[in-house]
Amino acid sequence: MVNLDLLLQTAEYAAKKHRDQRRKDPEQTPYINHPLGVTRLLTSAGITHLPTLQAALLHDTVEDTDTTVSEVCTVFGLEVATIVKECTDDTTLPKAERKRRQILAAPTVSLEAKRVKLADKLYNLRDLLRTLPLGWTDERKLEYFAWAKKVTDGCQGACPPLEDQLKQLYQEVLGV
Ligand SMILES: Nc1nc2c(ncn2[C@@H]2O[C@H](COP(=O)(O)OP(=O)(O)O)[C@@H](OP(=O)(O)OP(=O)(O)O)[C@H]2O)c(=O)[nH]1
Ligand SMILES: [Mn+2]
Repeated sequence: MVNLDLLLQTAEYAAKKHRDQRRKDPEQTPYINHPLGVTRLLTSAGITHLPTLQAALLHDTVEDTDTTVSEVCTVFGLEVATIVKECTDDTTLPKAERKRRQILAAPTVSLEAKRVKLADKLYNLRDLLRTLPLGWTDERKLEYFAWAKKVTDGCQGACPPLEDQLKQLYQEVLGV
C-alpha cells in the first residue's frame, strides 16, 4: 500500500519548487502539471514503488529550480535522491552535449530511473502532439521525437506498458 501522505507531501514540495515556472505551450500551463502527469503515467502502468513515484514528482526540480540533490536526499532520502540525480542533465554543458549524454547514459541508469525517463519522454511527446511549444517548428518537433526514441530505446524492458505506448507514437509520427 503506497504511503499517500508521503506521496502528497512530495507533490506539494515539487509544486512549491516549480511555482514560478510555466510550460512552453501557448496557454502557459503551470509547470507542475508535467511532473504530476509523468507520475500518473507510472501509476497507470502499474508502478506502485513509492521512491520511484516520488522521484517522478521531483525529476525536474534539480535541473530546473534551485533544488540540490543533497537537499532532496535530506528531505526524502538517498533512494529518491539517487533516482532524481540519474534523471538530471548537467546544465553546465552545451545543449547538444546534454542530449548526446542522455542517449549514452540511458542504458546505464537504474531500473527506477529508466521508468521515470520513459514516462518523462512519453508525457513530453504527447504534449508535443497536443500543441507546439512557443517558437517550435514541426521540424524541431520531429527532431525531438527522433532523439527521444534514441533515449527510450536505451530503457528497453524497464516498463513494457509505457514502451508499448511509445512504440505506437513513434510508428505514427516517425514511421519507425
Ligand atoms: N513537449 C513540451 N515540452 C515542454 C513544454 N514546456 C516545457 N517543456 C520541456 O522542454 C524540454 C524539451 O525541450 P528541449 O528543447 O529538448 O529542451 P530544453 O529544455 O533544453 O529547451 C523537456 O524537458 P525535460 O522534461 O527536462 O525533458 P528532456 O529535456 O529530457 O526532454 C520538457 O519537459 C511544453 O509545453 N511541451
Ligand atoms: Mn521532465
